Amino acid sequence: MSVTIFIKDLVKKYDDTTVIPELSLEIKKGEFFTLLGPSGCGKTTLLRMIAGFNSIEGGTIQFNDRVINQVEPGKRNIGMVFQSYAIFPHLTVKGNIAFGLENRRLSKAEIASKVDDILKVVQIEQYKDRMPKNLSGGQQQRVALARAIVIRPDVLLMDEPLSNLDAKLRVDMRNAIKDIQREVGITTVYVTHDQEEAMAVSDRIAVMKSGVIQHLGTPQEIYQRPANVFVATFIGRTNIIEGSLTPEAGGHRLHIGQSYSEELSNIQLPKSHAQKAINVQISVRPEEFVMTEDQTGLKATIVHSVFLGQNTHYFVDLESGQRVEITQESKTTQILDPGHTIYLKVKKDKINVYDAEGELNYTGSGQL
Ligand SMILES: Nc1ncnc2c1ncn2[C@@H]1O[C@H](COP(=O)(O)OP(=O)(O)OP(=O)(O)O)[C@@H](O)[C@H]1O
Repeated sequence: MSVTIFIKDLVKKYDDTTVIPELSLEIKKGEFFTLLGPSGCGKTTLLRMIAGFNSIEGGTIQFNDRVINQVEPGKRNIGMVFQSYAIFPHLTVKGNIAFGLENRRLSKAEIASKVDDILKVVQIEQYKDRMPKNLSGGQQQRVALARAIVIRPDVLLMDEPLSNLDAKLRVDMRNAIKDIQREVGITTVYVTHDQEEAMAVSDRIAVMKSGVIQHLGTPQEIYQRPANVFVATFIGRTNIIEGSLTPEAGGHRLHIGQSYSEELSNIQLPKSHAQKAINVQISVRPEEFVMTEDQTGLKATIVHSVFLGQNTHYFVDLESGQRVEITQESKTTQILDPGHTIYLKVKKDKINVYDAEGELNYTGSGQL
C-alpha cells in the first residue's frame, strides 16, 4: 500500500549547525517526488530522515496518519536504492531479490512467484541466475530496484541512483525507473542534483537551497515560472537582465537600457511599490528570444555564433554591454556574422520579472 507523506516543521541539526530549518511538505500517494538542489543543500539529509537513519531535532514525519519519528528504519516499510548498488556479491540475481522476502515468513512458492513477477517488471529475467559481478552497472541497478520494490514498500526512496552510470545508460535507466514507478504506483522520493533528470522523471520537484525549499511545483511550473532567480538559473539556462519597471496608466512598462516594452498588464507588485519606478531583474531563456532586423525591440550586436545543427546558439551584446545567450532554430535564420546589428523581442508570456534581490517573482506577460 502506498502512502501520503506529511512533513511538518521538520528541523535537522548537526551539533549547533542547523541544516534544515522548519521544513514542511506533503508528498502525495503514488507521486514521483524529487528533491533537487546543489551539493550540500540537504537533500540526502532529508531523505535519510524519512528513512529513519537520521535523528529529528524538531517537527514530525507522518506516513498517512501515523507519526514515524520514533519508528526504527526496519519497521517503516520502505524500499531504498542508493548510488552504489549495494547488492550482495555472493548471491545470484534471484537470491538478491528474494532476500528481503525470506525473513517475512512467506512460502517458497510465494517467494518464487513474487521474484518472477518483479524480474519481468524490471526486465532482467534472462539474468536471474547470474552473479552480480557478471552484470553491467545498469543491470545491477535494476537488481537493486527490483529488491527494493519486491517487498511492496509503502515508500520508495532513491538517492542519486543513476550517478555511477554513463550518460547514455542514465537516460535509458531514468526512463525505465519512471515506467516501473508508474506501473507499481509506490510513493517515491528521489534525490538528484541533475536538473534534467529531475524534469524527466518527476511529477513534482522541490528545488532546495541551504535546507529551504525555494520552489515546489511540476517540472513545467518550475521551468516556466521559477519562483526566484536562484531557481531560474539552477533549472535550465537563462539570461538575467537588469532593468526597471515604471507604472503606466494601464499597467507597467519594462525598461532595459534605452529600450522599453509594451505595457505589461499583470505585473503584481507589492502595494508600496506599485506607484514608483523600481529596479528589477528579468529572466529570459535563450529559446524565448525572437531575433529580428525590423528595428524594434532590444538593440544588440552579434559577438559569436555556434551552429549546433537544428539550432544555432548566438552570443550577443546588448547596448548596456551585457552579454546574453540566444537559441534560434537554424532553418529560420541564416548564420549572422559578428558585428551584425539585430533587434530582440521576447515571446509573449515568457518574461519573468523579479525584484532587485532576485527573490520575488512579479510575473508579468506581454511582448518585450
Ligand atoms: N553527519 C554529518 N555531520 C555534520 N554535518 C553533516 C553531516 N551530514 C551532512 N552534513 C552537512 O549537512 C549539509 C547537507 O548535507 P547533505 O548530504 O544532506 O547535502 P546534499 O544536498 O545531499 O548534498 P550532495 O548532493 O553533495 O550529497 C551539508 O552542509 C553537510 O556538510
